[in-house]
Amino acid sequence: MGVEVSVEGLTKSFGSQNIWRDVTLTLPEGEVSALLGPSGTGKSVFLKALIGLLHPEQGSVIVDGTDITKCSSKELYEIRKLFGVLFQDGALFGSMSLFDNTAFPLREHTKKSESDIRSIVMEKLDLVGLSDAGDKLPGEISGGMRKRAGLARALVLDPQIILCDEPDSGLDPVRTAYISQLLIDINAEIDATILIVTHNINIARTIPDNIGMLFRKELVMFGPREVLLTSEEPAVKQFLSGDRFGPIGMSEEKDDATAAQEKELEDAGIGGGGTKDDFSEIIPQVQPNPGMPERKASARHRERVEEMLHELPENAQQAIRESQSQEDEIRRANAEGMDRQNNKGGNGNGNNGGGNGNNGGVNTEKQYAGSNDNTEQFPAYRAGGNPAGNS
Ligand SMILES: Nc1ncnc2c1ncn2[C@@H]1O[C@H](COP(=O)(O)OP(=O)(O)OP(=O)(O)O)[C@@H](O)[C@H]1O
Repeated sequence: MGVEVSVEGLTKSFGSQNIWRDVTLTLPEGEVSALLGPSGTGKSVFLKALIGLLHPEQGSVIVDGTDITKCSSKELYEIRKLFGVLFQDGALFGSMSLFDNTAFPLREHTKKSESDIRSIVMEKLDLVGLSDAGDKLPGEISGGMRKRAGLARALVLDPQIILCDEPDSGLDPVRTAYISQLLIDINAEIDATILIVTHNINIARTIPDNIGMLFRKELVMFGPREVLLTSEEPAVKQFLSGDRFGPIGMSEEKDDATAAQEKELEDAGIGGGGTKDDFSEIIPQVQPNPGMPERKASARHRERVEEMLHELPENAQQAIRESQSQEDEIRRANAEGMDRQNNKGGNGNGNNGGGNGNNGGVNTEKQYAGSNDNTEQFPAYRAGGNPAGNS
């Protein structure tokens, strides 16, 4: 099972530049969380602080009972084995092939034989659709492929905590849908605690159990995704809709003159762009591919949310109820679809190849419109690490 990560009163500065202060949140064990925030608000810095690559001045980060801000380097080395990290740029070694990059953590941290390493590496490369690219150097492939190779490497040690810094950057919408589905499938399979740093609103709307947002050096909120998506907080609403008008500016603080000018434009009926989507209309959370186990964290998350429900704003409560019933409907429809497929003599391998980017299977009425592009598929994550279709 995944490990809870508990952050309390964390503050980080570089010299006189404070990045964020007093950040407190808990990544619940096995749940998927997302961290949003305008560029430069310190999301990547936060992620690095979680694995002890950067050292906060104040506060604690408790992982598996150890405060990694204060532990010895030997303890930190052990704790890091629990993590799989996908860095923003993939952080691959430029002189090593994708195969060797992916094999690196296994050679560094385990005593596995080369033949075991080979089968694990090939399985993970296959998982991210790169089984034919193992010989390539990072400089010879696209940014999106580097990203996927970074994810393969992050998964080789079967981590209990997976941190992904912008898993979608450099990926087209179809591959973003596949990689999102892959993260949900991995979560269903190994119950790892996952934190995704992203600007991608579709990911934020459909993947995590919890969302937080950093803004003006603080954690504006962190909690069940419906709370942020229905928030009336101006910075949150502006961020979700991508509107130029609002508290978020090109630089972190919008100056008064710019704000006044925008107000005049708004009063004159001129808008600041953005999607104008209604984010309070909740899209059901992506479910594991049919044939995958249920996410154990779903039940735990639901139990936790139930306990705090009465403390949440009315519209968030309503959104939570709605999304719970939609998700139940999807699960039921998926189970019925699998039954029908099995009765027809289908192989039940959980990969229907529909590539719909949402629940990976049966279409339900209120499903988020994904893609039907079938040109490339990441195989569904499978128990025992055996990619679907190869079993
Ligand atoms: N090692 C470092 N030394 C000094 N300053 C740093 C260091 N790492 C990050 N920063 C600064 O911290 C701030 C936050 O950077 P960070 O990359 O965490 O932002 P972010 O929210 O992830 O941005 P983006 O969404 O654009 O990726 C930036 O001003 C950056 O210059």
